[in-house]
Amino acid sequence: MIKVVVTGAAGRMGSRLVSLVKDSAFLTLAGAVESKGHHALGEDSGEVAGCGHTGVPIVEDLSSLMERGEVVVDFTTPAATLGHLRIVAQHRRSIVVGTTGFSATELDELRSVSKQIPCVFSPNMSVGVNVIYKVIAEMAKTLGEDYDIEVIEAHHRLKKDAPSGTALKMAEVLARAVNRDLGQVGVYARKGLIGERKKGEIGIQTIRAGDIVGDHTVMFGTMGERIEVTHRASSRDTFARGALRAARWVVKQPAGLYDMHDVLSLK
Ligand SMILES: NC(=O)C1=CN([C@@H]2O[C@H](COP(=O)(O)OP(=O)(O)OC[C@H]3O[C@@H](n4cnc5c(N)ncnc54)[C@H](OP(=O)(O)O)[C@@H]3O)[C@@H](O)[C@H]2O)C=CC1
Ligand SMILES: O=C(O)C1=N[C@H](C(=O)O)C[C@H](O)C1
Repeated sequence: MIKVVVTGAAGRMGSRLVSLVKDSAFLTLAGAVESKGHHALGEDSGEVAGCGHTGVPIVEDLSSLMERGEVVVDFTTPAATLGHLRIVAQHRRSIVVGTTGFSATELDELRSVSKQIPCVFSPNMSVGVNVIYKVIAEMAKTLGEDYDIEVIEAHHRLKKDAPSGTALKMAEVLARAVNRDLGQVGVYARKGLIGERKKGEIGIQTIRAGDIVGDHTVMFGTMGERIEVTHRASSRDTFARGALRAARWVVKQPAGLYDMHDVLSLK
């Protein structure tokens, strides 16, 4: 049994991770962590997650769990993730990071610390989205520059970062496929008398409403037709299952920064 510590254990993703680890034949819950002052501190992680008693209380100090835990699964905030990553590196354990919304400086730090330990980092842990990255890269190359490219994402009203990490990754994959620099061609909002769409733009548009779990569409449009590739997550379990698959995989890897393409052998 692989010993898993869940950080952000009372959150939307953390709760599903606690529940799925509790049901797993391969993983066991070694710890659950929440933010300083969180109302769930001291409570049973399973009771908080709604899956029954686990016997694992929610605590605020990740370091105290590092003797027991083999792999940390982290869906929190960029600042919290970087703190957790440093602790995991000090104790030479493994980590799976699903958090999104990092600044460029934070990403640099994540990349440098994560090289010291086995780390899987992916803005979307679902199999479907990771297969779509390959498909859209191929489509962008084949369709060529006469097809305009737009990425549209929709999420629940509580999501804090925009655009989603997945939409940004899709835009990066598309830009790389057609040899464009996303920093130059990415358009994140349109308003007013902005003129005709510029050739080569890659649009990234954000919708926030209600309880949408996570929708992503890549649209290729030209005169006379458009093609849309859409992924819709209907349950957070698709991300949580992917993260736990990554946890089982990463504990067997040498130090290095990996993504879900490595975990799923899609490279
Ligand atoms: N890669 C993927 O497949 C997916 C990625 N995500 C990403 O995961 C992240 C979390 O999403 P979600 O679960 O919806 O968010 P939630 O806000 O529901 O959960 C995050 C939890 O982390 C807690 N937290 C904050 N700081 C710390 C800390 N220092 N130590 C421990 N816990 C902490 C929060 O506590 P508090 O409430 O006090 O802030 C909260 O309970 C987001 O960045 C999201 O975009 C989400 C789904 C899938
Ligand atoms: O915050 C979320 O909910 C999600 N975040 C991820 C992202 O930003 O891409 C993945 C998923 O779509 C859900």
